[in-house]
Amino acid sequence: EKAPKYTFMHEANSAPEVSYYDYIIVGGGTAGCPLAATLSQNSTVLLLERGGSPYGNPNITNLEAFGEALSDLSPSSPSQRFISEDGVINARARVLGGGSCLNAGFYTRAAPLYVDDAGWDGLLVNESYRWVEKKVAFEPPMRLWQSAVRNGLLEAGVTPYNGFTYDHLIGTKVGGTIFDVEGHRHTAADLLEYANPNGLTVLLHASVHKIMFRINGKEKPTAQGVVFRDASGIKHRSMLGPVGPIISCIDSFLLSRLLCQCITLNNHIFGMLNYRMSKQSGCKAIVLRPPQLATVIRDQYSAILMSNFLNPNLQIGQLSTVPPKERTPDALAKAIDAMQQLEPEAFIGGFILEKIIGPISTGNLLLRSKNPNDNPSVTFNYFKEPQDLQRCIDGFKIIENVVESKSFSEFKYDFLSLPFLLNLTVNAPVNLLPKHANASTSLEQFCKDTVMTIWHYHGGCQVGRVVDPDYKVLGVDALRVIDGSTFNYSPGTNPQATVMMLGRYMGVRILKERLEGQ
Ligand SMILES: Cc1cc2nc3c(=O)[nH]c(=O)nc-3n(C[C@H](O)[C@H](O)[C@H](O)COP(=O)(O)OP(=O)(O)OC[C@H]3O[C@@H](n4cnc5c(N)ncnc54)[C@H](O)[C@@H]3O)c2cc1C
Repeated sequence: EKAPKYTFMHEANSAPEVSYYDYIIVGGGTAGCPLAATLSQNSTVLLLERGGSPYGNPNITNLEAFGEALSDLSPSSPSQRFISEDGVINARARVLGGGSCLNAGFYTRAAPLYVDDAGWDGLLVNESYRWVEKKVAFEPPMRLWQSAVRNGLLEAGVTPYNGFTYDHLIGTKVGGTIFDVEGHRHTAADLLEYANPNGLTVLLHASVHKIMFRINGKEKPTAQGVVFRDASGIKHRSMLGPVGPIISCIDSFLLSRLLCQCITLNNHIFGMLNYRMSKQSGCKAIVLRPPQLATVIRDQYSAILMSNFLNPNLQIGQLSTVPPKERTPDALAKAIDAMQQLEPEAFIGGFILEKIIGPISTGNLLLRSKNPNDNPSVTFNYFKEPQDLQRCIDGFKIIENVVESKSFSEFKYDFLSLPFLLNLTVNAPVNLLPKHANASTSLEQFCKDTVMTIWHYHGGCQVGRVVDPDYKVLGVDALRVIDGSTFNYSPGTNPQATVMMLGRYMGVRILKERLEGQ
């Protein structure tokens, strides 16, 4: 079936009080959709998503509206804001398609080393990536800004040049995107086009509150069904038949290893530079000449990109952090107000940001309540480990070279010095952390004072700690977790390609195991 006309998609309030399926998938997000589409090929599958449909929502579909969905704080928003104990504002998806409906669109596969470390079957991994890419991945157009940053990186010695590729390679590359040439987003929900409509039921506004287990004299409890509530709060039950299991795809984000980081610039175009894989990267401030902007704003650049941050909507969360002890409702309102006071012109231009992949700083997560819709308490501990800070500094130095490069000269006013540009960034309301006088002269202080999230949090249900290498939850039967929370760190430049791949990959594996068992 073609999206959005899925005959298998219904509101949860149309569900019977009790129903029975071979597989129950909790969370119709980036992993849940490809998994459901795959398992439906020869089983009955129930996919339960607490949010609504992404189709028809221009804030999701259009590249230019990137900030709109993140700043929509209504209960029906596809984005649920959460604020870390470090004071960084972040987002959880709440919509069919999950984070792929909110994100910046960058698409890149995991490095072969990551695949090896995960113990995955390389051939099936590649087939699964291709299955995903047929529907949702595109080559971005390269315009003036992107070309200038790319050439600046090469001038700065970030080589070799790998051209356009989905692979995660050392050097400079042009990565993929889930936005097509018209700027329309293609999400994991589109992967449901692969589904067998006779095998799949998708329920929207179905919030799972409980997993039911039975013991029956067995050593380990066995999952047997779930309780979910529809939009009116009415309870429904879905039970497993003999096949099982229940699969959680809710991105249960305990982040033991997350992080992220970065910078902004001022007058802004926003590109994120990830040049040496898993190594440092940096950011730099740039002032652009306005007439050149229009051509560059919309697309993605290489390992990097961020077409979307050019939206003058300033409440996107990425740009807003509040120090822990000052995180009162008043302080948050003040932060948002400060951002709204900025003239839209302040956001014409771009940012170059760096992401630190696989930081060694670790954080923690605590549940505050049993309600799955409440945000947990999350602490990222950005830059707790000095090595992470050093990577930020080293990366920044490269970004400085990019900004000073000949290729980039068209985008920089000659009379603006680097410390001046850094100072502009420090003084922009990218966060409300205390600012230090030396932040424009000390890169160490600059990194600390301008830290933000890049939204790639992982680690809540790591393989080996919460699930085994087959993604089965340790200590119980008939329950798996398959989503981004199982990663130790972000695969590739960004995670979504691998999250979608994993949904497909595990769907194929589970079906195969079942057929072999029969
Ligand atoms: C703003 C932003 C920008 C990003 N930019 C990029 C990028 O450019 N490139 C990239 O590769 N990655 C990016 N990411 C990260 C990427 O999108 C995520 O890592 C990925 O989407 C996570 O997938 P997942 O399947 O683990 O979880 P999700 O996609 O979040 O899916 C979880 C789903 O479970 C549902 N759910 C949760 N609890 C329940 C419950 N109790 N009952 C029923 N349903 C429930 C949620 O509503 C959600 O739909 C970005 C993320 C964000 C938020």
